[in-house]
Amino acid sequence: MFKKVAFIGAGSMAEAIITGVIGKGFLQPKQIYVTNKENQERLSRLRDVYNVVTSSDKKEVVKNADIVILSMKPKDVKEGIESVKNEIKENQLVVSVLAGISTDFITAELGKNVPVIRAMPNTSATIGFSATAIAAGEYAYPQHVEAAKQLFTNIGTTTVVDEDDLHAVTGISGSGPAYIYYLVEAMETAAKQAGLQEKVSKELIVQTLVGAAEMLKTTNERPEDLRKKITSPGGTTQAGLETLQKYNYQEALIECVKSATERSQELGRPYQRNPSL
Ligand SMILES: NC(=O)C1=CN([C@@H]2O[C@H](COP(=O)(O)OP(=O)(O)OC[C@H]3O[C@@H](n4cnc5c(N)ncnc54)[C@H](OP(=O)(O)O)[C@@H]3O)[C@@H](O)[C@H]2O)C=CC1
Ligand SMILES: O=C(O)[C@@H]1CCC=N1
Repeated sequence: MFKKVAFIGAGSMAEAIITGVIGKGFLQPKQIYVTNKENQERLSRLRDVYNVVTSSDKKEVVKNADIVILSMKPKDVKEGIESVKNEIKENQLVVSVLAGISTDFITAELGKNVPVIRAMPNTSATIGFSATAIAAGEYAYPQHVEAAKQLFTNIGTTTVVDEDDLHAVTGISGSGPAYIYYLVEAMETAAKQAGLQEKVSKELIVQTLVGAAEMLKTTNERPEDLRKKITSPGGTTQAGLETLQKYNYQEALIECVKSATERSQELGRPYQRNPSL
């Protein structure tokens, strides 16, 4: 069990993890220390809402933390690590949730043999439903992987992957919830245009998504087979799907995941230890 967890970066992803671990009773608010770059208002809000310990004193935040979670944007990685590296000791575990940034780079910036785990969670961590993938850096041994699993399994599922796969993971499940929300926005617009009341359409859309997700999870049937069971020849679903095909829906989604994956690779490129790789 962890006594103290430190967040370097206090944005959306940090808040999602904080909400999740407190909500699940995995950590008490007083075990969670949070710092950011400069936004005092944001720290005050996190303190007021979650009762966590916030401070602009990086030393206080990092000192004796079992896990230090790097949760700033990739562009801020150098400055963020620089601001805490003197406080980080080799008996602490550093977990990075930064898209695209390799464990090699983080280890090199820390300048010591600290165990580093790279993780890609998603914001569904807020309610304990993140799909998180993790990969171990050079000095992260099985006990460190176990520690990261313990943390992330509290707020969803945890899958260990090869570090190279984390770009694709980011395109699929890191960014994934946003694609679903975008789909829901479109369904809400369509429902409104069809004259459905907002409350009615919201209830129907959400339950349709939850039901489809549960079907995928519990029946073990392939998505195409589940789809075919809904699609009566000459019926309404066929009419709808034909329109999706006309607008290249599947190609759009495949390209969407590819773009996000490539963007993850791009975000990491300036921070490779060997930029020619
Ligand atoms: N949002 C998401 O769904 C997901 C995000 N991620 C990853 O999580 C990371 C954070 O994303 P997100 O929470 O959305 O970003 P936000 O912009 O919401 O938050 C970024 C945070 O980093 C802080 N920060 C910036 N520079 C430093 C610094 N030098 N030292 C300490 N803190 C610093 C900012 O502080 P200040 O406000 O003071 O500038 C802010 O609190 C990214 O790397 C992203 O790739 C991963 C999975 C999903
Ligand atoms: O958009 C981003 O870059 C981050 C990484 C995954 C989800 N949000």
